[in-house]
Amino acid sequence: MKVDLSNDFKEKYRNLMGERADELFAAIQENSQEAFRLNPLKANYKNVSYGLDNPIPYSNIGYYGDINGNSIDHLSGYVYSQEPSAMYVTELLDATGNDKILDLCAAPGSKTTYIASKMASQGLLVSNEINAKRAKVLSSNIERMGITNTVVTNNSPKDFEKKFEQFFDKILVDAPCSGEGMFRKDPESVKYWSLDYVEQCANRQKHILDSTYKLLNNGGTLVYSTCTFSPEENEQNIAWFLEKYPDMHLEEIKKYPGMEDGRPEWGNNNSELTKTLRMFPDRFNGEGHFMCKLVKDGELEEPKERQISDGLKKDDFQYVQKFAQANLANLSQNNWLKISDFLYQAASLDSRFKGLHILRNGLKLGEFKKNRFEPDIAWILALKPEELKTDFELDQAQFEIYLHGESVILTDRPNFDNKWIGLSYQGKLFSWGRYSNQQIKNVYPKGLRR
Ligand SMILES: C[S@@+](CC[C@H](N)C(=O)[O-])C[C@H]1O[C@@H](n2cnc3c(N)ncnc32)[C@H](O)[C@@H]1O
Repeated sequence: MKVDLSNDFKEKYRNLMGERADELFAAIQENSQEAFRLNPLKANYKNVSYGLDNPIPYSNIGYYGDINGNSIDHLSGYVYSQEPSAMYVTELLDATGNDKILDLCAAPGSKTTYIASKMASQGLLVSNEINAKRAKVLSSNIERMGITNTVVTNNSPKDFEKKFEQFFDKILVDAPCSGEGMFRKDPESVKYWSLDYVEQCANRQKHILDSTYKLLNNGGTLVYSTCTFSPEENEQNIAWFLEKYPDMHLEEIKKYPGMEDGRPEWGNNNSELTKTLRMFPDRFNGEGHFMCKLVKDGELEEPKERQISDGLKKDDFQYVQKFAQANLANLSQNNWLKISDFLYQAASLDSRFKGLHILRNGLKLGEFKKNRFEPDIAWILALKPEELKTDFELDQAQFEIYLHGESVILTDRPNFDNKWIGLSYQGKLFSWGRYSNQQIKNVYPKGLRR
């Protein structure tokens, strides 16, 4: 589909870039570059049906190529579709399992899920999204990828300011922007673009950056990114930020072939702005992006933590233990937290989270029903086959039936003495199944059925 660039857009970039603007406009008419990531949180994570012979140079889990949203690799969280430029944003954050990280504008979750895979289920990742509908999508992507160390919130950046002052070691602001870099991936988005819209986006980004400064620990790192070309949302905002907060400075970042320096003359002529990074699709094999890494002066300080109570009653432990003895090889009783009838392995028990709108705190283990405990889909997506008593491999016909929401009738009588079994297809765990009388009853969540 042709991208219908407006005259205002063309004139603006001809003024800024001269003849090169035509190369950029031509690249915007080409197909976008597809790519995907593997998920090292899963068992045998390279066991996917997609070719891995075209790796992305700056990511050890990223590959050029397209994936199918209905494939088992996708449904079981073994792959995540993400275009290549966006992958580099996460690389800049340098996430480790020792960090407390905030991803402030996180939905649908392509960068958050990458950050989590770098943290290897350690440390704390808070993935926030202001838009309620998008926050739900974020939460389900986190579930699919088997991520356990994340608190998913649906708040405005301001809501964090009072309780989380200087709390986070690393913050990612993948800002809402005018999206010029995504025009060719989403040609409809060009309709929302105007010179005024760019100004509105730039102002909103300034508010977000003000909040971010307050939340960042001394010595902490902020990665700021947009998927737009406009100087107002990029160099000019960073120039403004550096002037307003003199204890923040830009860090040098490695630039791979095709990546370009940010342009000081598009900001306030501060030569430091060359440390920012631009990707234009006429020179770089990915979508249009801007990104930079900023560090706050000082030494990281450990914030004091006050813990909330876990909400569990004595009987609750017995129900979970009974479930575990029958169905799991082992059970780690770690950071358990009960919220209404649901049991979580919490990513954080810090009382600061009280008052935020939390969609998910760590791993949802399951639900207390009358005198029993039933496991949640999130748990199976985070478990490894060896942690289960039974990991049952479906054949293709059985997998399709199950995905559709029907029970699977087994022709021979397997000797399962447990009720809750893990179901795999092509070696990838994707659901619980409830076994009785030669049948695997369907417990696949309705919203996931195909
Ligand atoms: C570029 S998208 C984030 C993409 C995401 N980081 C990813 O990699 O999947 C920007 C997000 O910012 C959210 N947003 C919009 N207005 C916001 C605001 N005032 N403060 C914070 N986030 C906002 C949007 O809903 C959107 O989900």
